[in-house]
Amino acid sequence: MKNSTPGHQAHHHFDDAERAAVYRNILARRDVRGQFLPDPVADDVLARILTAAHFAPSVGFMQPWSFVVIRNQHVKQRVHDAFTVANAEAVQMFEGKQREVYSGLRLQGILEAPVNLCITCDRDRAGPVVIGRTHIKAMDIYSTVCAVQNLWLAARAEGLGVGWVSIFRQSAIREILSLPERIIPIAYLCVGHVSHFLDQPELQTAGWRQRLPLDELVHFDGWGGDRPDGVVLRDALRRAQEDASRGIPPT
Ligand SMILES: Cc1cc2c(cc1C)N(C[C@H](O)[C@H](O)[C@H](O)COP(=O)(O)O)c1[nH]c(=O)[nH]c(=O)c1N2
Repeated sequence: MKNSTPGHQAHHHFDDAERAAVYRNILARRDVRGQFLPDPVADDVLARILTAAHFAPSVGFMQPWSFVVIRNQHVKQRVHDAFTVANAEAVQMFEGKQREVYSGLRLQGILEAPVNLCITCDRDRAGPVVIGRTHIKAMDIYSTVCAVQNLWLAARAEGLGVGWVSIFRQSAIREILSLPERIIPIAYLCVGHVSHFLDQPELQTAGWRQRLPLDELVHFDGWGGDRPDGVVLRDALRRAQEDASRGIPPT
């Protein structure tokens, strides 16, 4: 039992500084649209964040992801054109004041980010029957999103900004990147060094939407359920969210 030797167990412990770094990473991650610098992303850094993505959990260890690395400005321009078409449609879907705010939002950094990444999902990667996916087929998609989040967090630790752009027709991305039928484009990401990271989500600062109170999103023993001792957890959640909102990792 190689994995249970005492030496190996010692690696299971995160000391206080490591634990704090994990939470700081989570709190400091941002969706970046407008702060990209033209500095190239070194291949060893790119390799590290892609490796972080590849070590994500996946249903039945399916590892359904692939990564299209886009550095060609012509390809980026075609993706940007697809965004422009979809964004013109999107703005019409909002009414009144929201439409006005939407029009002023910057929602992508496709051309400015030196690297664009498309993270895809191969729905047939492990054959028709996959452990854990026998009844809920979308589990491969969820697994791919786990890879996206791993990459996003690793990138933040490397000082790289990541912006997820999803205002496209999926068919446009599929065509531009020559994706085969069974390959689904899950995430289109703009990646690059940044001038700075913002403290809060841009949609929050723009007044579009505020972070919801976590204590109101927790239910006990079933939807809408509560319990007398539930107040203890709810109080702790309120305190933790207050600290997190100020960027303070838990102690
Ligand atoms: C699946 C998905 C899809 C998108 C996003 C995120 C996710 C998870 N986000 C980013 C989103 O607006 C952002 O995460 C929230 O506003 C919260 O901000 P932070 O990520 O905490 O900075 C995003 N942002 C943007 O400017 N254009 C977009 O098309 C999208 N699409």
